[in-house]
Amino acid sequence: MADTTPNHLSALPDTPFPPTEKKLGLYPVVDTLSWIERLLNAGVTTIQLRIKDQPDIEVEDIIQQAIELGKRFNARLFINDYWRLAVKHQAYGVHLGQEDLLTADLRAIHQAGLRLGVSTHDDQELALAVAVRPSYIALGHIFPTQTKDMPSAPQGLVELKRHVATIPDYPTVAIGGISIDRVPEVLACGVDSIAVVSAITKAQDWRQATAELLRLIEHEER
Ligand SMILES: Cc1ncc(COP(=O)(O)OP(=O)(O)O)c(N)n1
Ligand SMILES: Cc1ncsc1CCOP(=O)(O)O
Ligand SMILES: [Mg+2]
Repeated sequence: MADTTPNHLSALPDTPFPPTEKKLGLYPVVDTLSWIERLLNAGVTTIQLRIKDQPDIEVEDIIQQAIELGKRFNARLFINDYWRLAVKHQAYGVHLGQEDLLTADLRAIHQAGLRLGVSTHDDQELALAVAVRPSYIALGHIFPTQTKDMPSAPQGLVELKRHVATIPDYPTVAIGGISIDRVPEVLACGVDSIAVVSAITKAQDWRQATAELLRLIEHEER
């Protein structure tokens, strides 16, 4: 990959972020404590709390409780965006997008021993993510999604496969528009893990959907 180490990420840690599992498995992304509790009880071991655009003071309690819950279940709980609170309450990890990378104190996150996941949408963002040496790299959005407004087009399966092949040493996570039916073709691209929102939270029967996703992603031979 071409060396496109960005000059706006000057305060990078000297060593990589702490490792996480190569295969994180099913990775639900949810916005409430009750979803986290339900899904941990249903056997999910990697999960993200994604609350958008609230002042820190409004979300500190829920983030702290989510981190405690994650620890009680020995799960890998990533906090989206709120890296200061994740550091303060010693989360397992933090998830940051490209814009978040411009403002977050990556050294502080690293110094506190938190894992880091980074979003990417294209080759340039992938190069920037690799420069950060995070714990995992997310690739998306793969298909159209109703959950988040996306300025770019979905990358699709061909790009997903190509991107995954360029970063064989990183745990990879596919996200965006991944329904249960699409899981096999996404896994066939070589990606290690799959993150979903609506496949679980909008399912008619979330328990059944979660069980099926766990079976397809974590239990099926690949
Ligand atoms: C696993 C995973 N992948 C991508 C994202 C998106 O992060 P970001 O681009 O910062 O957008 P927001 O989620 O903050 O709106 C994610 N959260 N998780
Ligand atoms: C948070 C996020 N980042 C990229 S796509 C997405 C939303 C994925 O939600 P869904 O699985 O419902 O398409
Ligand atoms: Mg973000």
